[in-house]
Amino acid sequence: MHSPGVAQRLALGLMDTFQSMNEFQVLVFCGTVVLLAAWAAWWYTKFKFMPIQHPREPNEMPYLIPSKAQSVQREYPSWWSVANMIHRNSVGVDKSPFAFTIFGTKFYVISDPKHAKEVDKNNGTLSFDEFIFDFVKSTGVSDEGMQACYFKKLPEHGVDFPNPSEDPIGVLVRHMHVHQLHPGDNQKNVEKRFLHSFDRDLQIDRIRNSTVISNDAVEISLYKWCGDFFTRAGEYAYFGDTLAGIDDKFSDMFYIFDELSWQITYKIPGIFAGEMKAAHAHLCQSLKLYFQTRQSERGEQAWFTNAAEKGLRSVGVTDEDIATLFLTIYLTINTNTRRAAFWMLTFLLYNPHLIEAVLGETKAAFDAGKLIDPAYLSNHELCPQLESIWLETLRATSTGASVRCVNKDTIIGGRLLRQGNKILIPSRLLHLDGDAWGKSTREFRPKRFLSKKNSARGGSWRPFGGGSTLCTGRFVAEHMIKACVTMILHRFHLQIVGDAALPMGDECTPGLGIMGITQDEDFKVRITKRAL
Ligand code: HEM
Repeated sequence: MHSPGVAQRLALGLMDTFQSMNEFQVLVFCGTVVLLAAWAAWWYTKFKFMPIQHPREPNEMPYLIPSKAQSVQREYPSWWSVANMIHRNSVGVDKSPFAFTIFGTKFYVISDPKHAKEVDKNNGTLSFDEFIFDFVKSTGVSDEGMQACYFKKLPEHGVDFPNPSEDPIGVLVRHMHVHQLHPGDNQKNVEKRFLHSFDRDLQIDRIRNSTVISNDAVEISLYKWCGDFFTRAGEYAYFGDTLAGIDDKFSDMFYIFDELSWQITYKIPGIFAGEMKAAHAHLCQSLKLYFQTRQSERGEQAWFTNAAEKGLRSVGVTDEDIATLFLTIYLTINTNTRRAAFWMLTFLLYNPHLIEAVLGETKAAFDAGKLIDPAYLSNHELCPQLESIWLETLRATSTGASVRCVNKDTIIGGRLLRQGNKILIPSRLLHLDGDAWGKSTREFRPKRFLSKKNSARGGSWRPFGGGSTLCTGRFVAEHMIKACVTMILHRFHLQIVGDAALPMGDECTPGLGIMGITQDEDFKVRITKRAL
């Protein structure tokens, strides 16, 4: 006689267990077995069988729970986490579009720059408007305001701005902003106003919320300082001094709001988003007072602010809704610049030899700490180090993404993307791709751009998005960030307080472009006036 095999022993064990169970326990046991079998059948069909049946569709990243009912929020996935989990910095991996489903919505992820270009060019079957509409609504614009902004056609000559397609005012405001930032006199005017504000605020005795060390030195958190002077510059450029006159805490409240504004995107219920909601309400109230101030009593403001307000009023949008809409615009102008300036200064502080290089090559643009030739800084031939530091800073710290809705079945990267799903192009996937950037893609190495100048122009560098939603403020951003960083270097000596390590970026909190830092990564700098 031979001893029983594994299967036999398992069966005997099971029979023993069954015999010792009461009726209820048997019921629970059988129920669990049926559920597990059903789950295994679902999982196998979805992730093994379906891909064989539909080979043209992108492979789906397996997930565990087969429910479409987990709609805590429906539209946006935690793609930050997903992108970081699967980021492809190894060389030569397959970059076909792939899919994942989160909270019942299927997203196709694009990680090949060639495929990103296909998406950018497609304005026929892919669209973005749904996302803007959804975001604006989440900020609290009333139903009447949404109707007036996005569903009411505006006659061609309804406002003092070309509108041949009779677009609603919400769409036209976007075009007006493009017009304001388009290279030329309008853009130069905005930049002049930014520079005026930097010139005013970048003085030792005007560094707000700092600890005074002596007449010539203060200490402050670098992250908060960049947030302060850059936000105030953006505010001055668009609203003049009037908004700060109405509410001198506006930029401070904006900082609180901006750090938490991802809660709007994620539709976090009000009871868990109290601080963000309170800051939002405060800012909207101050903006409302601004728009209730008569035009003649406001100081100089940007052309766009005036034109957009007039357009919105012409279709009956209320003061409350104008204020709420302008807070989103204020966010777009200010959220990324303050962070990019912080990162650029941080990388310079942790690589002091680069400070010397930048000071040397930008000397001719300054006279006794005053920026006399801003255009000089953007001349790549004259300032190659500055250019490479700028490009590498954005590569290393960008966590934005372009998003599109698939309105009709569409082929991208040879794969069939189905109508009703969404597309994501996370810049982080492209920026950490070893095929494009070589080794150590997580490290700050501006030399990449010195030795391979064209990298920035290839599709693998995408901090400003692309296609129809390409950032319209990208030139202003480049010029102004280079200007304030070099102005700081020419005016001050910066020293890290203590032995703080290079801060880690916050890759998990969703953002609109450049990553922030978590609170415990913040560090202080001592700022001392340079002898001129
Ligand atoms: C380093 C600074 C900046 C970064 C990294 C940045 C990044 C971005 C990104 C990723 C988008 C979305 C692109 C997409 O969906 O494909 C965007 C859109 C936009 N940005 Fe920027 N941005 C910056 C600075 C600015 C500035 C200074 C302004 C204005 C003065 C501005 C105005 C806009 C506008 C108006 C849009 C919306 C474009 C549209 O859909 O009509 N940005 N930006």
